[in-house]
Amino acid sequence: MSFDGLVDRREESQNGNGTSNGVVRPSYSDRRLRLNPNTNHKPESYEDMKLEFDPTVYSSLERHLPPSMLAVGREAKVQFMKEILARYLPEGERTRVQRHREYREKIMSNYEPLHRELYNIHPTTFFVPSFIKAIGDNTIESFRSIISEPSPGIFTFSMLQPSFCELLLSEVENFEKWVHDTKFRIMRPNTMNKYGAVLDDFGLEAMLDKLMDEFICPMSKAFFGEVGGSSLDSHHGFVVEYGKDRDAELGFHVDDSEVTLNVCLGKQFTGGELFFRGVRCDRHVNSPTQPEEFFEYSHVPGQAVLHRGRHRHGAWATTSGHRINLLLWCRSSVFRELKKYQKEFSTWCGECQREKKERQRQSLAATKLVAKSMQKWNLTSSLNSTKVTPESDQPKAHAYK
Ligand SMILES: O=C(O)CCC(=O)C(=O)O
Ligand SMILES: [Fe+2]
Repeated sequence: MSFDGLVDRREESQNGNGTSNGVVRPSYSDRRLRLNPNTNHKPESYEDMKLEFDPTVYSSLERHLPPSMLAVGREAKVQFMKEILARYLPEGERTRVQRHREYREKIMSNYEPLHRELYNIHPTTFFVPSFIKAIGDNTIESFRSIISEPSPGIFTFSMLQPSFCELLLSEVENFEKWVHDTKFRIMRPNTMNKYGAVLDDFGLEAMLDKLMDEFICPMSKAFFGEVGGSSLDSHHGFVVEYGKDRDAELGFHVDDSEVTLNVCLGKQFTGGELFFRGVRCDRHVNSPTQPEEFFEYSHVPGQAVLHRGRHRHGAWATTSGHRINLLLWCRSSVFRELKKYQKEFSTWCGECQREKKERQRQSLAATKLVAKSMQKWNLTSSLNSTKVTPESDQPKAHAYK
């Protein structure tokens, strides 16, 4: 993460010696956070303090403090870190996070999980052997050996054991029954789904975090490194449900993720194909689709699709039966932070690339036109000059003939 944007620049304009309102504060250069943590420094414990964020956030951030701040007391450090965090997470967002935390706590203290074995990763019972082997080998060749790339940037592979899919479906059903029986008002996975559930909200967050860290990160590092795939550090995990009495289809959209894992859990259904329409940056999200960008994929239970969040897509109507998919939106805070400072076009956006190629084509065409007319001019002028210029003093243009 670039911490530059978090540094208080107001100090600079106040005065040169770093004092304001009589309070001595470190000078501007001293207030810069260190990009790399000081691993030799032993941070304070903040467990006993009533703070807005988890105490470990402060302990971790302390290692990034400027050297001059490491020597000050705990209260001063906390104050300094509070100011930074306040600017990083605005008031409205902090309230939202707090409310969500309380919402989760309410669920977790009342919902009784049905299959406790789901709440920790057990690779051999969760995943098919080919997937475990490829991840264990951790090479591009091993990934390629189990993956198909039916369209650029869309990777499909066999991932989940049928017994795991059944167990997860039964846990989701149990959760939904609890929601129904207790009349608990749950939050749906996103603004586009009226059905489905957020797995992170009822205790599966740690398991999914591990799934992302140990099983998805190696692949996304290999295939989506330039769009944050090598620095995934948070996720949003949920299931979506389609069919009778559920959502029918999912409209055209981009995900709030750098990399999305979408695995079909079952059950039996027809329709529900995923359709893709090319990768786009914010600026071009509504631009037309090029013929080569159209792609459709039919879901198969246990089979995963891995794609960029910015790869525009949607799902056609599930025409019969019941389809449930597991979604893991994987995010990279580093990539998002860096993107704020990006001024140039995005190398990964199909439309940016098309525009760049078009600009190159036009400038090449213009150059050719100029060269052609120059040649013509040179030819003519040389002919002319041949007529008028004495042989001893011929213009350079003759050399081009
Ligand atoms: O229904 C699907 O398979 C697609 C779901 C999806 O794209 C999403 O929830 O973001
Ligand atoms: Fe999506």
